[in-house]
Amino acid sequence: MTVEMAVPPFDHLVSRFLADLLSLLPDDGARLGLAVSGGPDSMAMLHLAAAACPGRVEAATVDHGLRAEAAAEAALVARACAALGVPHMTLRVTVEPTASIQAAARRARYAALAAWAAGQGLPAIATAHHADDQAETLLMRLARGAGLSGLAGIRARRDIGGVLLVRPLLGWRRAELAAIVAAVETVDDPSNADPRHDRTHARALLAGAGDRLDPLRLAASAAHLAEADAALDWLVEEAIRSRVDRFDDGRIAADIEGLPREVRRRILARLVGEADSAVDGPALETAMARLDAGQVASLGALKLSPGRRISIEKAPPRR
Ligand SMILES: Nc1ncnc2c1ncn2[C@@H]1O[C@H](COP(=O)(O)OP(=O)(O)OP(=O)(O)O)[C@@H](O)[C@H]1O
Repeated sequence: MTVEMAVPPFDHLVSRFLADLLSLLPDDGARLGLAVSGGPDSMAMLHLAAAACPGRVEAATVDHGLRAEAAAEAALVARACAALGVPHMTLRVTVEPTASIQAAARRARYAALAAWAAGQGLPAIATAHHADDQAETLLMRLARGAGLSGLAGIRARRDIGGVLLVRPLLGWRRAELAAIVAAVETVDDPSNADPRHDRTHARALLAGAGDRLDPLRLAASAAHLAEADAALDWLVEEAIRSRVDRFDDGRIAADIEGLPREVRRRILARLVGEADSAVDGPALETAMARLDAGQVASLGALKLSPGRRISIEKAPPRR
């Protein structure tokens, strides 16, 4: 027996998309950049956005130069955009060959998309991450023992280099999006089935759990955790305003004794990031353990000294 999925009329889907999108944008009339890979998810987003915000969307496809088919895939997106009257650009990037090529490709992709949006005067960019992506991300991060920030998953909105990145489809299922583009030519991403990727295992786990693990519920959990994470960050900002002194010579003193460990960790991460830019989680943990034991700690180019007020300053140059 085949079960036909009832697809709501397209105009209902468009209204729902518009409501989801507007809940994330600061300004109802804002123009929007769409990150469209050519896969079914982002092609569905392209069709929804073109109908929801006519004349206000532009699209870009990143060609990472890693697969021979990438140019043809970008051309497919360009044709779909032309048919919908959406301006399109292909962004070619060079990905440094590192151990984690996926992570390097992601970094290059977001940097290129942010630069494109800034160049086109687009205040926001949308990607097509959906509830199934979010549920998979949560399972992958649980499996790695992630904390609050990691389990908050894919953020619905965040800043990337001065451009707002939004994910209006986090409340949508992959199958809903696939149904929207069932009659449209889309790209098949071979990495989706690659057994070397944690995501492939998380996807199989969810599929095997059937109704007992509902991706929409997992996505709802991630949204709750993202709210808690943002609330903690807000409190940390408040604490920094009242408890931190910055001196002319660059030294920073933070009166954080007695605060909960997680709050101290976030304050130190912020201050170290401010003074030195690179914050490495495990190194910060080691530094905190030393400070708790009354010892001086070094972190990157910084020296952290214990006391009622923790002092952060540039470490003297090594001889
Ligand atoms: N080459 C691309 N060009 C434009 N947009 C892209 C491209 N690749 C991905 N995107 C955007 O990002 C969304 C998510 O894609 P994808 O899941 O591949 O990336 P990811 O979140 O970095 O995950 P992964 O961990 O699997 O790399 C897509 O739906 C699309 O909106």
